[in-house]
Amino acid sequence: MSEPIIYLNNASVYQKNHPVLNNVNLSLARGNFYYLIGKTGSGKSSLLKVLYGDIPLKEGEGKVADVFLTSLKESQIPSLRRKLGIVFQDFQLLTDRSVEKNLIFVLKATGWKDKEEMHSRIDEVLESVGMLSKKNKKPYELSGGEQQRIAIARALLNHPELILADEPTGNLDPETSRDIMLLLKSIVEKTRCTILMATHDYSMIKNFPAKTIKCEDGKIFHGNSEELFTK
Ligand SMILES: Nc1ncnc2c1ncn2[C@@H]1O[C@H](COP(=O)(O)OP(=O)(O)OP(=O)(O)O)[C@@H](O)[C@H]1O
Repeated sequence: MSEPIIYLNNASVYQKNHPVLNNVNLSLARGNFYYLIGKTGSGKSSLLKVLYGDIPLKEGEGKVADVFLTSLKESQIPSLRRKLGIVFQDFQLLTDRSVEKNLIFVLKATGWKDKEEMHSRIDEVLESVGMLSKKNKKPYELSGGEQQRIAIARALLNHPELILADEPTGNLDPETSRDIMLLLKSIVEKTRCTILMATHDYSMIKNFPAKTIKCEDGKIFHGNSEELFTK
């Protein structure tokens, strides 16, 4: 069996000096889709931040995409991030430039040099999210759902082993949310990456059941979406 894509052993998650989650044990397999659920303030975003190196792991052991989180140095964060795709609720596109330039910015920042290779990868990811025709648009010329597709394309640029999505449908209407969900599920099937998606959207969880992690009372629970949801 291959190594888990996310492994946490007795980990504690802190915001400043305040413990948010304690004794977290987590082992997520490669090539799967997982929900991360829990009430507001229960620690979903904080857990994701530990996983992408935005909050240091001070207690316990952790490994994400073969990178040790324990004693992760500032200088190692870019190499961790290159293995991940991160998608946020508010898209976080650069508003002053076109879709294509948003994607070029990320490629350059992650070490790509060859112009032809960059353009061909950009076309590939935009095609895969159905947004090739929007390459020259600025973010404000796109709908929320389209902007989120671009943000997902951006997350795919470096062939991530893991996509961490923090409420990716939180700003979208139900129909657009459903389309984004179908897109994320199809990405897992096609690329065999793992997606861990924090969400509050319980109608979607009902419609698309999946393995689930729940944050509650400073602890983590595992199960499938139906059993954790009704608890
Ligand atoms: N930057 C911060 N500094 C200090 N405390 C914070 C910070 N961000 C979050 N917290 C606290 O950490 C706890 C967990 O917050 P977190 O944002 O991880 O929850 P969440 O489950 O993602 O909530 P939501 O669903 O509302 O996004 C909360 O008590 C929150 O107030």
